[in-house]
Amino acid sequence: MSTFPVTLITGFLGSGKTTLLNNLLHDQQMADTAVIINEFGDVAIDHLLVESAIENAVVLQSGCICCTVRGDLVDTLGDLVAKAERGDIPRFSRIVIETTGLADPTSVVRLFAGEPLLAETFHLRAVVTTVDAVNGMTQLDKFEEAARQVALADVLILTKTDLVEPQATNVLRDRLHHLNPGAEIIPVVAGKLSPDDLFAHAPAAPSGPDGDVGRWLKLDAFGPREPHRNGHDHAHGDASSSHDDHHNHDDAHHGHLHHDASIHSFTVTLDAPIERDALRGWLASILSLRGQDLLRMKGIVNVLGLDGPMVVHAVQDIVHPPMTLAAWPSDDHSTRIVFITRNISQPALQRSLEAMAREHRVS
Ligand SMILES: Nc1nc2c(ncn2[C@@H]2O[C@H](COP(=O)(O)OP(=O)(O)OP(=O)(O)O)[C@@H](O)[C@H]2O)c(=O)[nH]1
Repeated sequence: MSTFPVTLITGFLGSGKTTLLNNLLHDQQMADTAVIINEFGDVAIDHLLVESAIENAVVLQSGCICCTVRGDLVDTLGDLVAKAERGDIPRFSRIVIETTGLADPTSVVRLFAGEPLLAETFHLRAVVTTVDAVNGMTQLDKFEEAARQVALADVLILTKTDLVEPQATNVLRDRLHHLNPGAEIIPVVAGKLSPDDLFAHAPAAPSGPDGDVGRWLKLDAFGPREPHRNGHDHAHGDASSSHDDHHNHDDAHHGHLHHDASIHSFTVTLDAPIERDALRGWLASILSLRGQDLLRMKGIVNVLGLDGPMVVHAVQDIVHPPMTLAAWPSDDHSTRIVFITRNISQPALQRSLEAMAREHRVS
């Protein structure tokens, strides 16, 4: 049975979420969309803008979707489907959720990955994060929520670029790329973006053995593989980062540690095929010990005895059921796993994977 695709629109306070959503909903392609808007506080305003565009809009008020109203979100999703089936509201084929500006989207993403009942009916299609070109730098400095919103994104929408000098936009772009190299960054003024453009920039996770894993992983964005270093660490402001040269710009932020410095993105690689049990053991150990600090993990693994790569995908300690593809996307059959973490470095994960692979080969 096919499931409803859900798009999560997140982004810091005032960064342009509603403007973007409102514009998307006016496009004919989005006609059959149900919208859930999470507003914090007693006076909900965002939905007034959106309700004029759509009949199927629901407001989750007085609480943040990522903590107090998580159960409400599950109920609301179920209600929407039930109402559409009864004919109380128009039928829809997709759902968009707008979070509050202070939401940490991790728990919503986890919810879709880890709640079996939800997974029967819905799947998370994309996380879209708006970042304000005027205030984004300061927000990333001050609020970890802002950095997490960026780290979890499939697509980053850079808003309000009409209000700043191109140089300021470039500096922010650079910082966003280092926080999350796998996400496309699209500058959008006043929410003017078509749904086609949005989704073209957010390749879906492969859903069957013939899925396009290359586009989904965006391995190219993480740079070439470095055989001696065996990985690629993009920690921003981290003195050990291989990208320090890249930060030689005349940036007021250069030289001090950003708050998002604890968020790292990197790849872990392995050339030789790994035993299935070794992979299982390694995943179990990192997820149980450091699951809270793993914001996102996705990759392809060369498992001994399989013709194609195994796709692994996790958000914090929740792992999607692994899937094996029919064939490798290229001649490179090495294991490559992309991580976005908090306070976990590339060498630690690289060493633990190598040790686990060695241990199982010997035994
Ligand atoms: N100049 C300019 N203004 C923008 C742009 N995008 C959004 N805005 C304005 O920024 C303000 C905030 O935009 P919203 O879409 O309400 O932002 P939001 O993220 O939904 O805000 P909250 O729900 O309060 O967190 C509004 O006045 C928008 O008109 C843009 O690209 N350029």
